[in-house]
Order: sequence, then C-alpha cells, then structure tokens
Amino acid sequence: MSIKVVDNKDSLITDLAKLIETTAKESICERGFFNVGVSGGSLAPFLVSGLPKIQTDFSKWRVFFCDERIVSYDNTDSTYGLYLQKLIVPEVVALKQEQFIPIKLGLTPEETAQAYEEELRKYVPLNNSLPQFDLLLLGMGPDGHTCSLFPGHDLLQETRKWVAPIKDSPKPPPERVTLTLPVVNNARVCAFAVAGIEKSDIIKKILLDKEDLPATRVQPSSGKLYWIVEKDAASKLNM
Ligand SMILES: O=C(O)[C@H](O)[C@@H](O)[C@H](O)[C@H](O)COP(=O)(O)O
Repeated sequence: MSIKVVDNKDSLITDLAKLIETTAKESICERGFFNVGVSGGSLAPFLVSGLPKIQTDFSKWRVFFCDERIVSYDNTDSTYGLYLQKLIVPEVVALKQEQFIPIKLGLTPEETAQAYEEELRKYVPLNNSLPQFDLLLLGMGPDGHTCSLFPGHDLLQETRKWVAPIKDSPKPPPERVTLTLPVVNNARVCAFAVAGIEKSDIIKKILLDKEDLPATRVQPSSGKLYWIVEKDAASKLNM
C-alpha cells in the first residue's frame, strides 16, 4: 500500500491525475483499453478538475461506476448526471457519452444491479472468475464507507454478486447499486483520494489503527492500493 500525504486539494488533484495517467497508459499499452470505475461524492470534483490535465488516448477508455444512486440522470444526486454535465463536454475532455456505462433506469434496485452486472460481463475481462478493472477511483465517507458499502451492513458479506443493490443506504439517497468487495479487491489498482479535516479521525482509524471498516477492507488481492490524502485529513496520522 502506498500512502501519500499532499499539501492541499490542488496537489491532491495533480497527484491523482498523474496516477490515472500512468495507469491508463499501462493498461492501453498492455491490453489496448482502459476500464476505470469512478465514484461520486467528494471525488467527483477532483476528477472534473484532474482529468482535463492528463495526456491519454481517451478513445480507449470505458468509464464505469463504483457505485451509483438510483435516481434519474437529471437528478442532482445522479453521479452519472454530474459527470455528464461537468466532464463529458467536448471542451473539457475528449470522453464521449457512449464511453460511460451508466446504470439502467426504470428497474427495481435488484434488477438495476443485475443489469449492471450484465454490462460488466460484456466489457470487463475476467480474472479468477471476477471482472478485473484496471483502476477503481474511490472516495471514503466520514464513517469509513466506500462505494455504497457501509459499516456493519450485510453487503460487506456478499461473495456471490458482482454488483449489489442497497435500499437502506444511510447516506441519501437510500437506493443505490454498488460493486461488491470481491470485485473491488480484484482490481489491478484501487486509489482513494481523501481531503478535509472532517475525515481525519476516520483516516486514522483506517490507516493507523486498521479498524475493521469498509475502506479498510479494500485490499486488492493481486493489485496495488494507493491512498492520496490531503494534509488536514492526514493530520492524525503523525506522518
Ligand atoms: O454516493 C457517493 O457519494 C459515492 O459514489 C461514494 O462512493 C462516495 O465516494 C463515498 O460515499 C464517499 O463520499 P464522500 O467522498 O462525499 O465523503
């Protein structure tokens, strides 16, 4: 695991962008494409600012969602909707709408998760019978959740599904789908980007005390794990 503490949000954005650039380059050189999973929440503005800085062949990218809120794309809670508005605009990055794999709408949460699993089956190569993403870009909430995997929730035990529905997310909106831990931990690279003093206690619990929280359970089995942490969020790490 690599933990990098950076001075401010701008450096976090720059570092994250560099990591994405390198990982995309390796994936495209080795396999000809780059399958990346993005999150929403506080990670979204980092990507909106960071992706335009990177040198890459965007035409080789496919963008998936580590988790997504089940709301219409024009709802302000939709992570896809946000990227559609802020990122998938020609003057920002050369990513096209067709390269994004959003959740299907108008289905029950169970069906939404199943339909997303089908999308993974179509596009993401398997390793150990599980889809293997090239990179998962993860956020972490102040309670230690990541994706829509919340502390103490049954979903942490899920071993069969690749994508699971959740109807009682403590963070609104309640209905979501999320990649499950086996899929997260099968990725070639997982990267957390975390900022803000309000995350300093939980960062300590996860990175120093190794408390059993969802974000602590992100331990790619054969891949790499990066944490990019802004100084205030890292203030209780004594690094
Ligand atoms: O629904 C969401 O917001 C995200 O997709 C989720 O995966 C996010 O990364 C975590 O909830 C952490 O959220 P924050 O970074 O906003 O604390």
